[in-house]
Amino acid sequence: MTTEPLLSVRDLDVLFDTARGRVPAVRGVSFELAAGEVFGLVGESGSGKSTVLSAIMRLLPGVAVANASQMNFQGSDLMSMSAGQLRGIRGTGIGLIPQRPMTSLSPVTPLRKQLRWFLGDMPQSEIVDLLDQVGLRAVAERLDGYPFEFSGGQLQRLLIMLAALARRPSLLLADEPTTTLDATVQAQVLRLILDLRDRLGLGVVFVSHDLGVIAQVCDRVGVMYAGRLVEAAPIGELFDNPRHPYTQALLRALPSRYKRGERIKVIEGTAAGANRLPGCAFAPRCPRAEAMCREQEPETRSVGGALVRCHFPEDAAGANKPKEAAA
Ligand SMILES: Nc1ncnc2c1ncn2[C@@H]1O[C@H](COP(=O)(O)OP(=O)(O)OP(=O)(O)O)[C@@H](O)[C@H]1O
Repeated sequence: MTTEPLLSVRDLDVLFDTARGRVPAVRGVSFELAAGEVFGLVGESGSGKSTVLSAIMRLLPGVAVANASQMNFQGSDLMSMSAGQLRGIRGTGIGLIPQRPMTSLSPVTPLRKQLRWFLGDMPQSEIVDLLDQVGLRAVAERLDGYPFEFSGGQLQRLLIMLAALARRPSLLLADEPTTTLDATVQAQVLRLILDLRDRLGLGVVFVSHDLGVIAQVCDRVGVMYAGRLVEAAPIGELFDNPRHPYTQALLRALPSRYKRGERIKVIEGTAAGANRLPGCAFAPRCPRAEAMCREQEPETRSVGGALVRCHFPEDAAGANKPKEAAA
């Protein structure tokens, strides 16, 4: 028996029309998400992670052109939905946790009023119950305050409550929800998201540039580079057997893998302009690139438990290991 995925994205392309021409921000991205699963999207700044989330929410700006052969949520095609249908899905079907809690709320309006915008005439006792569920019971007494009177962690919990609990969505999109928080509060917020996933069976797409954070919350992860999904694998598989040279470089650069006194490893070069190259976007920075990599775009192939977009992915036996890593 096959069960339909909660979310299915196939061949998603997003272009931005800018004064300097068309920017291909997302290129041929495909992935599926099951109910109760957390799928991470990781990659450096500008790799297209947030654009994927905006495309799923159908909240891209007017300068964007999006195409996909499929973008189904609970079996319905998001791409062909009317504005009215999309309004019905946002919040109630799909919730979004934004990156910066401070700038996602109005700074000049008391929280109580902002909660009413979203929750309508929900009885106060239900609002207190929702606040309680995200560890904010004490805040219920202070709702006449303005956002600046609350900590970043409190505001992020509040936004998680609105996104994940208030209207009972089945899909949660989390856009770097802990980036602006200190380590202790970050851990609390991550635990809260996992707790809600466990209790409510939410599917979560979790965007982060931090593989350490991804490792703590995700079941599967997709690595993005210059708009492409270059590797997708279960989290353990990705950490134990990274196949794409970019994934391998990301893992080698993880702060937790440094030994004291060791030279900090960086990925030489930059991704700027890589999305316009004829061959593999990572070729100019890749330790095992060959002529073919600079000329032909690789297709996505299945290697072990992973999907990898590389002409020479490393196999389980370590063949194709980059020279610097093998040394
Ligand atoms: N409104 C826009 N107009 C033009 N280009 C845009 C727009 N929004 C995003 N882009 C471009 O699309 C690409 C992908 O951006 P996106 O914000 O999705 O990346 P990201 O991986 O989420 O980065 P970050 O981690 O910094 O948020 C970048 O090259 C960015 O400059």
